Amino acid sequence: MTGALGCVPRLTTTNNIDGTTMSAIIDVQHVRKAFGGLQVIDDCSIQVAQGSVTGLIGPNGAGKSTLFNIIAGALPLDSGQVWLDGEDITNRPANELFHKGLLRTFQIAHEFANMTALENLMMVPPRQSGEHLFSTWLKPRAVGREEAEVCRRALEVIDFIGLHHVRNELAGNLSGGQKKLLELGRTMMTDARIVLLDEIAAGVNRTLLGDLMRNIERLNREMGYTFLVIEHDMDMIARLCDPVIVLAQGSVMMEGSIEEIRNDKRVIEAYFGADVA
Ligand SMILES: Nc1ncnc2c1ncn2[C@@H]1O[C@H](COP(=O)(O)OP(=O)(O)OP(=O)(O)O)[C@@H](O)[C@H]1O
Repeated sequence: MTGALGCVPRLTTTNNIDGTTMSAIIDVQHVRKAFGGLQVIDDCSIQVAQGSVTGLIGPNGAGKSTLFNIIAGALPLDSGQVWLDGEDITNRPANELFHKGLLRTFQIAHEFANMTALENLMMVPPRQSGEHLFSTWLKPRAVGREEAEVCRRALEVIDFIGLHHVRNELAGNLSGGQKKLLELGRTMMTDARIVLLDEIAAGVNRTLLGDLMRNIERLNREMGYTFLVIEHDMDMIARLCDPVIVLAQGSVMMEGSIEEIRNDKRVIEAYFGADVA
């Protein structure tokens, strides 16, 4: 039975390199999306294994960001299905997916420029009772406790991402790389299960990029985050991602380890040969 019925959970597994199977936290099935006459996503199916850092690469215009937008609920698809941990999330809105632990970061970090780095983190947790007027009146102590907890967590996160020294700076004054770290930190203020990272390395200097990669590895290993990563920086893909999915003209061209990808003739022609970023 399929998700056409809307409420039937789907059990999907994906093969590990060692031959064992692992459940897919994201399962994209036969997705199609056109803009006008341009078929941007064309019968595309991918699976992201729970606990993996999966790379999504491909030439400019291959459809990577469009696919991200569809998975994250920012763009409706024309046909096909998207599953999150066995639940049909096709065309569900981004805010609903956020509450289910599916988060997306953007190519351009979306900080609140006039708030400090710490306040930016404290803004994130959903459903704080202090945001509701009645809660503030009726349960002021509970609201105070909750705010203190959010502040404690934000301080832990800011330490984790190495921005303690700029915690009271306005976020708008942070460097591009620091803003990316802050964006990553914001995912830690929620109970994220899967994070979609969209070109997080773009414009980040090598030192901060090292920090970013270390943080992604720690979030993956220590906190069980799954990542799906769009990236043009091949060093970052090589260090972090296994497996790597290659998208070309809206469909999956191949999937494998970075070594397999680098040695595949079709990939070299379509990607490295044509449009290396
Ligand atoms: N809202 C839109 N309206 C019309 N065309 C669009 C829209 N969004 C994307 N496209 C087109 O879809 C194609 C795929 O774009 P997309 O941004 O998904 O590619 P990408 O693989 O992420 O590229 P890049 O690596 O350059 O960021 C492009 O030809 C783009 O012009």
